[in-house]
Amino acid sequence: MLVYDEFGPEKILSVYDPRVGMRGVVVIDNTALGPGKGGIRMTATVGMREVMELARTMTWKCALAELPFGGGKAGIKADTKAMGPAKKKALVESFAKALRPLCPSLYIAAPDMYMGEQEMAWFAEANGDRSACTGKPEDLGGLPHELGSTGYGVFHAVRAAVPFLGWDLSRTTFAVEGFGNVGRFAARFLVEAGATLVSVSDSTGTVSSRAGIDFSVLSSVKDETGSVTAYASAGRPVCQVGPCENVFTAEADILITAARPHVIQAGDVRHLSCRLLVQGSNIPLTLDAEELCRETGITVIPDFVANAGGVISSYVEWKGGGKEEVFPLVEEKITANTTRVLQSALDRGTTPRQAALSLAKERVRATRPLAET
Ligand SMILES: NC(=O)c1ccc[n+]([C@@H]2O[C@H](COP(=O)([O-])OP(=O)(O)OC[C@H]3O[C@@H](n4cnc5c(N)ncnc54)[C@H](O)[C@@H]3O)[C@@H](O)[C@H]2O)c1
Repeated sequence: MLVYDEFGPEKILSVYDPRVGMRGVVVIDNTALGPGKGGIRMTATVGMREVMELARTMTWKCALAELPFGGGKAGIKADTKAMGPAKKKALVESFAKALRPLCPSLYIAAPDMYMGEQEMAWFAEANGDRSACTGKPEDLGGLPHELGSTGYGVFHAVRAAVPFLGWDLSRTTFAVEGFGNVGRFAARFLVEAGATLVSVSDSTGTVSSRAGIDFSVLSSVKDETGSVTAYASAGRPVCQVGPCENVFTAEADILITAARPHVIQAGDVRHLSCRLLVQGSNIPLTLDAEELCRETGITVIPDFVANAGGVISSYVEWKGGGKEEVFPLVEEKITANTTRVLQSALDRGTTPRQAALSLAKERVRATRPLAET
């Protein structure tokens, strides 16, 4: 959905460098609270529409987390599978040079799909300013993604939501869609808190066990074979293996999404058995599916509330802080926001997303865009 409204987007810059075949776009959605913050993704299909939608989500995410950032996002249109590192480096460097007038005063970049630490090092170097991006390698003052800040935030979103359902976290069961950076860390912290993992998926399928899945065995199996389903053949006959979508209907109190967008539509809601759904991934549910969840008694913690751990970590890096600051700040902000959003949704009789949007909009409206100051 393309949105031009009172919030933005303030600036859209489309760039092209025929020398290396670089085509990219950056959208600065709103700078009321600070420079637009958001990752650069490199995919064969990324376009302005997708980048605008993601930039808007960043506006709400940063506002709700009370960070001194606005919303932004960028995309480089290229098929990473069809190129070697030299070509990728040339594209990233060309994009970084093209964005010199914007970074870091109006836009601060970060990793996103197919853009990691190495790419951020190339970006910072070619841009000429280390503060042009976060997510850099440690030797350039970065905080590694492998710390698991987003998964840690997702865990705290669950923890803050549990009292609203009258549960004891250590007696809950949970399922996780995706076992990458977000899903694996969220699962690890939940298991450490005593919750039982009963179903997990990745791109190869779903493995489920009502008796519980041993997280450390699962983690080793995933590292060794690349697939969570291989857990079932590691001497565990009580497991069931099925297609990826089985994770959504697994019998579990909590469902965490941590892989792909738009995976649950309105028609799928009646098949969910969870009572709490926490969005570790971006836009996993359609808006009507979220409304239906409210009507059927499923509490949903929206993406820009639950998965803000990554941008909170970026904030710590941006202000020159160390690793030790990241986890306490993620815990504090995600716990406070999840509690505030759920209480406000209860008081107003809305979905948590509507309540979170109202809070974020209030914060943005209370300040003027950088362009006007
Ligand atoms: N990493 C972050 O800090 C962060 C922050 C905010 C939002 N997100 C979002 O969270 C999601 C996951 O990010 P990540 O960093 O963990 O990615 P990742 O690449 O580390 O992991 C993605 C996982 O999803 C799995 N997957 C792919 N297709 C699947 C399918 N059809 N069914 C089930 N699993 C499937 C992959 O096998 C992998 O385990 C993405 O949507 C991302 O945009 C990530």
